[in-house]
Amino acid sequence: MNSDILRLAKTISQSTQVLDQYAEANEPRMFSLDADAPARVPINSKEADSAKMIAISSCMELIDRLQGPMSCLQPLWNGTSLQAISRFNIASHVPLDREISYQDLSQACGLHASKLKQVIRFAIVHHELFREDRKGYVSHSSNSRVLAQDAATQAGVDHFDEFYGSFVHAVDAMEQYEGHEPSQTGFSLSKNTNESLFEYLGARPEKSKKFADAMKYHQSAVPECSPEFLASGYPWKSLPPGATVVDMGGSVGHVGRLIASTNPKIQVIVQDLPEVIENAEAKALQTNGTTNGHSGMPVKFQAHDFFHPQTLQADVYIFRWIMHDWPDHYVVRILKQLIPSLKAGAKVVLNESICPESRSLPLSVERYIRWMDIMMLSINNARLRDEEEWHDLFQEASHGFGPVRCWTPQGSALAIIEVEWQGDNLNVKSVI
Ligand SMILES: C[S@@+](CC[C@H](N)C(=O)[O-])C[C@H]1O[C@@H](n2cnc3c(N)ncnc32)[C@H](O)[C@@H]1O
Repeated sequence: MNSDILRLAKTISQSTQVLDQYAEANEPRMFSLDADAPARVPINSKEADSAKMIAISSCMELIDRLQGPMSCLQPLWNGTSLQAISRFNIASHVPLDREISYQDLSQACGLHASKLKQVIRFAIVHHELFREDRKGYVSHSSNSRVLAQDAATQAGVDHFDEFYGSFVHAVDAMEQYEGHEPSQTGFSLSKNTNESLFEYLGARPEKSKKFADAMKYHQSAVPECSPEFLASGYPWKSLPPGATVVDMGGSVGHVGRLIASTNPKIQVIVQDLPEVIENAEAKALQTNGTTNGHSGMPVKFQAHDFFHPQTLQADVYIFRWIMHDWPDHYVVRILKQLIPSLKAGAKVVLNESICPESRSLPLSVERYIRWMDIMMLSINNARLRDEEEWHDLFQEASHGFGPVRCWTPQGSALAIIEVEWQGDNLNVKSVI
């Protein structure tokens, strides 16, 4: 066998056999797209997980080869349909138990019937959203049913609508601005503002709430981004009783709680901007009547801006999906603000995708990482970094930071990057 396409087809056949056996033993409908099929079935087997990644990567490569190189010059897809579905709330106007005509759906959601038809027919083939089994009538697919019913999924799709303009304007921002400020981006041009993303959200509490919901959605929708990998992939259990962990930019505490559940003897404190903490505390109160606990996994909340000096002396400071939001000179500022509270041996733990060398990872993994990287460029003038770049940024913040240790739990798209504080406050004041 000397043909690349046959080699890829054979790999796909072998890996899908593993997945088929896994599905048979666990949930036979896990790969179905029917409206009544389960929406998300996590894979709890290393073998099946790796078979899935190999199958997806090989399918991607096979499609590229079959379509030919010129087809790769087209942008991946157009986001107009998904934006319209979110903005006009189309999924929730489609009845759960029967079909609806385009005319009636148009009246219910307020989008002109002919535009609605274009939007829906695009979504059927590009997003597995909706079906049109009878010409002129729309019903649900598995995806659209989830979108109609699940607030977190709505927040995720709404998030895309909020940011799609950033991608459209990213190159205009590159032309217009020479610097790397987070307020000079595709995002700021798309919103016609001088605000950076987080200034923009801070001035709009409703949007800030939706952003926090979307964060939770992204990690459940993309299993490779699950915070479970951080909870199970770091030795939280070996922290001594009474150890303190601060989750900086920890949003509504969804990651902090998971970490707290790994070791009941540690105290987890979630810090974020005041408006986010207000929302987090309100949510915690709704869920369990106290801001101080959640199903036996105690976390505390504290408003804190990470561009101001840290005041809590902790054993571990977590930054999950934080640094990728900021250009290098801001990352250095964030790290420097920790120094006044760092005790010898304290750890700074980042949970971020590591920027790989070109073509060094399976195609599906590298595509995801590059997608995230260019999104950060479009929205924040920021980027992902490799291990060496992390070393340089920590050293630029202070020589009190030790070497970078970095590992990626199997199946995770995010690495765990750990750096120990080896300075002491007296020595370091001169280097801040
Ligand atoms: C991409 S989200 C990540 C949230 C969470 N760590 C996670 O993994 O889902 C970035 C978070 O950083 C927070 N943030 C942004 N600027 C901040 C600042 N100056 N101080 C503290 N938190 C900030 C945002 O409010 C948001 O919750």
